[in-house]
Amino acid sequence: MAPRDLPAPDAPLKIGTRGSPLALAQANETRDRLADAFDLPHEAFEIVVIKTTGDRIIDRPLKEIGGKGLFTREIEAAMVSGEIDLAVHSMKDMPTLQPEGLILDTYLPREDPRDAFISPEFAAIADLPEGAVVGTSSLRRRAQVQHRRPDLQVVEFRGNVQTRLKKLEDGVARCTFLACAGLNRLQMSDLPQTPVAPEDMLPAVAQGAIGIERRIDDDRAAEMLAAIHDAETADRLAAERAFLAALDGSCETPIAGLALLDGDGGLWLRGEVLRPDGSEAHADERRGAVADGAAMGRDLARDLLDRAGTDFFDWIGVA
Ligand SMILES: NCc1[nH]cc(CCC(=O)O)c1CC(=O)O
Repeated sequence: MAPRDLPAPDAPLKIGTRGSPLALAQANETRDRLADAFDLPHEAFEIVVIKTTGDRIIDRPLKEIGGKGLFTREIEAAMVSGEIDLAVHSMKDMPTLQPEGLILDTYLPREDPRDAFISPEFAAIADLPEGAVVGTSSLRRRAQVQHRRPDLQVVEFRGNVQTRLKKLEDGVARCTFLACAGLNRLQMSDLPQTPVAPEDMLPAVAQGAIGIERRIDDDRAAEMLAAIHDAETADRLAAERAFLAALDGSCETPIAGLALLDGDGGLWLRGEVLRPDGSEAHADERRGAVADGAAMGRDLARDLLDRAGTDFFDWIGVA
C-alpha cells in the first residue's frame, strides 16, 4: 500500500499502553503499522506506559478487586486529559461501553483466538490424571475446566506470562492456559503448548484482537487509524461483543464467545455461559449474514439467558 499523505505532526503522536511485555508488543505493532501506512519515522510516535489498578494489585484474585475496567481506567483518563492520543488494548479486557468522549472502533488483524494448553508433561486436559492441579486466574477457564473435569483442582494463578511459567516449573500446578495470541505476539513458540479446539474450550469474547481507542473529536487520529483498521476483525467482534453486552457480562460471570467468517458473507457465532464452579453451562450457535452479526449476538444472548434462568447471573463464585 502506498504511504498516505498527512501533514507532519508538530508533536509525536502519543500511544498509551500498559507496561507488560505483551502490552508493549501490541503498542509496538500499532506504531509499526501506523509508521508503515504513512511512511513516518518511529520518532513520530511516543509510547507512553501507564500503570493501571490491575497492574498494581498483584496479590489478590482479580474478581475481588473489581470488574473489567481494571486494566483500562487510568489509560482512558490519560486520554481524556490529553496526556496520550491513542490507547492500545487487548479487546478481551475491554468493557462493552467506553467513557464519554472516547471511541474504540479500530482493530488490528486478529491473532489466533484459541487458548493454548501449557504443560511440560501433558498435551491436553483429557490427559491429566484424576485430581490434578490446574492453575488459572481466569474465571472462564476455571469454569470450563471444572465443567469438563469436575475432579480437577483449580488454583489461582496470577501474574504475567513469565511469572506463570515459573509457577509451572516450581510444580505449583501441572498445567495452565494462555491465549495463543499472547504467545504468538511474544514469539514464545518454544513453550510446551497445544492449541485447544474451540469445541473443547470456547475462548473469551474478542480474544486475540487488539483495539485502538481515541478521542471522538480527534480527526487526525481517526484518519490515521482508518488506514490500519481490519474490517473482518470488526465484523467478528461486532457479533461477539453484542453477545457480551446483551449478557451484561460482569467479572463474576464466566462468558465465552467466538465468531468466524466463512469468506462468503456468512458468519458463525457460538456463545457459552457457565456457573463459576462449572456445575452448569449453556451454549449454542447461530449462523447468518455478516451484516446481522450484532443482532445474532443479542438473539443468542437472550436465548441463553432464558435457558439459564434468572438467578444464574447473580451467582457469586466461591473458591
Ligand atoms: N486477561 C489477560 C489477557 N488479556 C489478553 C491476553 C492475551 C492476548 C489476547 O487475548 O489478545 C491475556 C492473557 C491471556 O489470556 O493469556
